[in-house]
Amino acid sequence: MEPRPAAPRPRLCDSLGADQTPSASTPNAARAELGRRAPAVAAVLPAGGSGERMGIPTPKQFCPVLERPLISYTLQALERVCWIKDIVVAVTGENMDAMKGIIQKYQHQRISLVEAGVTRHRSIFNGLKALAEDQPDSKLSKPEVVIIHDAVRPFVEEDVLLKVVTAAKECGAAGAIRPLVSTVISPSADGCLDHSLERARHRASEMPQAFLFDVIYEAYQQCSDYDLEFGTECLHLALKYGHIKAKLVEGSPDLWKVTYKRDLYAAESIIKERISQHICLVMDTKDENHVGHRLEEVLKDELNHVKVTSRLPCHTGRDLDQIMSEQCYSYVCVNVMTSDFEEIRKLVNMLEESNLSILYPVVVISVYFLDYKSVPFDQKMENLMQIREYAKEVKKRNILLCGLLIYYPQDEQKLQESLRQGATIIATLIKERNSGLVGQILVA
Ligand SMILES: Nc1ccn([C@@H]2O[C@H](COP(=O)(O)OP(=O)(O)OP(=O)(O)O)[C@@H](O)[C@H]2O)c(=O)n1
Ligand SMILES: O=P(O)(O)OC[C@@H](O)[C@@H](O)[C@@H](O)CO
Repeated sequence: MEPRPAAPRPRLCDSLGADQTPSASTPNAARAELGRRAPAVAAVLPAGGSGERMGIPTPKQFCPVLERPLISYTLQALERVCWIKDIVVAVTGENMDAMKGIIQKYQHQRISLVEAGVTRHRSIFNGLKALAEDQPDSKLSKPEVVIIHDAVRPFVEEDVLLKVVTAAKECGAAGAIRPLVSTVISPSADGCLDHSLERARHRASEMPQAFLFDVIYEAYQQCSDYDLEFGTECLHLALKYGHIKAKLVEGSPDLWKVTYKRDLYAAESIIKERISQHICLVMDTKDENHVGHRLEEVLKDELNHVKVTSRLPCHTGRDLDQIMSEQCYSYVCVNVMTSDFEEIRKLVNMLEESNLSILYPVVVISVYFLDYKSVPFDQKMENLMQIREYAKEVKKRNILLCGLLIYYPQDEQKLQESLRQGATIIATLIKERNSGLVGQILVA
């Protein structure tokens, strides 16, 4: 078993990653739900596959989603659950260093690495062995309940983990299930239909699953080579070797396993959608008649599922704490008639200090209201051009900076039209989070 990598630097934040809704249960509430004596819980993540069905050389667990490896999202989802004390990840020897690099870069915690096996069951078995043996140098101890969850299922929430662990504590085994999308059929030897299963009476077995540790560990120890080689269902092992009938828990649609390339695109769009749910406008006025607040109102009208807030520019450490607590990944800096670049620099510096952009790309849009049809534009354009070079620099820190010039006429009707067009461009930039647009200046 690989020694647990050195504990990374202090955690980014008490990560309520924006792609996760704040945990509904606090540690105490979760423990209360687990029963009077909360069991020690650990997780095993098989991550030793080659991802053949993905059709690309990189194993899918290491494929980038928004420039971050898929497995990092799954680790973050499990790390947010404070009552999971250890997370054991099974990776192949050739990917061990890459995995250590991911742990270090994204500051994952409570992670231990073990060597994967040539099949998924063997990888899981290696993870369980790491938890079962009290090796002198290991910080791992045997849990009462163990969660098994595929590393390529990034959208797992605390509630379903709590359900399978609670059920496993009571019944010995539990697993998430989902309705079947296609009907299951059984072909005959000559390649024709032999029979089909009644879809409504069957379910798809998903992850997470959870087991009393001794139940699943003993099942794996008794497991036949055939089952270790060709089996795909841990619940089946608990039944066959432990005579335990697993409790089945209805899971959410997001529990699906990333298998084909289309699943990576789906995962990316889900993550983009989740981190675009909050837009923060930064402007140095509380005056409700300020055009920035007009823009705020138009954004609220246009994006009714998105939380739109406004705040004064950042100047203090308290502002940094507030930025962190808001977990906002989309900022709109409003400048009127000036192309003052200093506010942008201050906000970007604050964002860099917060480490917010390590986990997700942060969009910063520098908005300039300018009656550019009646005001000479040359020297202001010069200032605006600074954004191009600065954007290249901050892109290295996963901050996507671009500019937006919004026509600011005297005529009220024309101004309203400009605001609507500006809001549409802002919404698109935030939703698409396209790094190809960094440093550009768009015009509304
Ligand atoms: N020898 C293996 C094979 C698979 N897995 C892991 O088991 C999970 C689910 O398996 P699957 O989707 O089949 O992954 P792959 O085997 O990589 O995919 P493919 O069958 O397309 O090669 C994945 O996290 C995969 O990394 C593993 O730990 N060890
Ligand atoms: O068969 P694969 O190795 O692609 O994936 C494993 C899945 O079968 C498994 O995760 C669920 O069906 C639950 O057992």
